[in-house]
Amino acid sequence: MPSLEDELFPSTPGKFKIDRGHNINRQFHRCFASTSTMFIWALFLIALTASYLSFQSFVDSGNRYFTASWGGIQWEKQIRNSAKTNRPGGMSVLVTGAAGFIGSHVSLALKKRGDGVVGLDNFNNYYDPSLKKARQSLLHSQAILVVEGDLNDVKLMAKLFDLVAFTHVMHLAAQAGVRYAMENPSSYVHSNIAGLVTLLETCKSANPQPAIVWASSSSVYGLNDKVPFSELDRTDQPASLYAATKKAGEEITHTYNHIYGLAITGLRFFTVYGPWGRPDMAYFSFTRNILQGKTITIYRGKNKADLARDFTYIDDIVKGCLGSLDTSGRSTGSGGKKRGPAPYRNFNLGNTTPVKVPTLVNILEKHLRVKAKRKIMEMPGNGDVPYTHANISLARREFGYKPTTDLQTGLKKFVRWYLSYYGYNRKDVW
Ligand SMILES: O=C(O)[C@H]1O[C@H](OP(=O)(O)OP(=O)(O)OC[C@H]2O[C@@H](n3ccc(=O)[nH]c3=O)[C@H](O)[C@@H]2O)[C@H](O)[C@@H](O)[C@H]1O
Repeated sequence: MPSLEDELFPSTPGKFKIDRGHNINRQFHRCFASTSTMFIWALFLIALTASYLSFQSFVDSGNRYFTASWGGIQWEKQIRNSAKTNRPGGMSVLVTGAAGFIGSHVSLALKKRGDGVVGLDNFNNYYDPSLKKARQSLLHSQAILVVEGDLNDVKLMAKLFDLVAFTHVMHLAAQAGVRYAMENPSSYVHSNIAGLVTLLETCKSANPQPAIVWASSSSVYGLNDKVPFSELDRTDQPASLYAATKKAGEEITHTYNHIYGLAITGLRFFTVYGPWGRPDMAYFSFTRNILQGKTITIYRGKNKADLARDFTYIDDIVKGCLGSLDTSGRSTGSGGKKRGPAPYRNFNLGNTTPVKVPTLVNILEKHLRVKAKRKIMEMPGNGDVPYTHANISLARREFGYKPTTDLQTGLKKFVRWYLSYYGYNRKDVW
């Protein structure tokens, strides 16, 4: 019996046998019969294609339905509750990247003082999402809802602003990491450029427009060698794609401030560390490897110079974030129309005392009571800069920013958290 494919697409000449011994009538009949057969098959094919397409669209919409973890009356109610303020003059803040390191700490601090907080996070797997889920649970225990969704989801963003008249946005969602940018460059464009623009588009159209405070980075100083880094120093020599996307963010936010009257503050964070931190960062991965008896690689700069960072403790950063929100000023536009000039600011948030990376390892060894196996290596040309050092006088003047935690104290708190979260002997820590 011929297959359907054979019937529809005869490929061998012998398959259509022409019977020359039959009369014209019969030929006509056969011809008619074969035409009608083809017609029926064509109809069948069309019907098959149509049903395939509608099935496909059903599957797609089903996927959308099942993967979207937002929507529904109950969800809307939770959003409104989470955004409710609990103090006179309190803020309603949308915190993006709320299941991230800085985002979770800032969310808790805002809630604690009576502000309303709605979190947003895409829970991507740049590092172990279970740590992000654990932070989400922590926030949930304090009545903070973290919506699972992406900044680039225009409908979700619009929906959040439909439900809540956010007074402020604390935008901390980003693709972080300096060296990973060489492995996955498009993730930086997706989050740090496209995601930022989607957020700004949503904010500019909102009525009222929120004020925005967002995470820039010390990395914008790039190859700048004037220390300490001041906001007036040049930032046009980024050393990594990560830095370039943060610098681009500063330019993009300036545009939205200029055209739409959005009040915008960029915070240049200097290597932030602490409990619930990011496993991709050196202090965190060193801790894990030291405990597991693995060798750690310590990079070194030109002429065997040690690298140094202005490591900044999370609690100090949180104070800087809240201070920025409190002094952000107001956006002047509404519904996409500017009504007057609005503040545009950039601040360094650092610790002001750079520490060499080998010294960081010494401190970890002390707190962990384990000797590190060190391998010293020339810094690969992958976006790293030799040192960072913040001048914080501007932030001090504007909102009294004054870091109080040195690296010894901060790492002690980190190690205590690390051991309580992962345990001492576990090999499968992230
Ligand atoms: O301030 C910022 O704007 C950035 O801070 C952070 O970047 P960095 O300052 O590079 O921190 P981090 O990776 O902890 O490396 C610290 C030091 O350890 C060295 N380092 C690193 C890894 C390693 O295996 N060995 C090593 O010597 C390394 O060479 C470096 O000297 C954030 O990750 C980034 O998202 C961004 O926010």
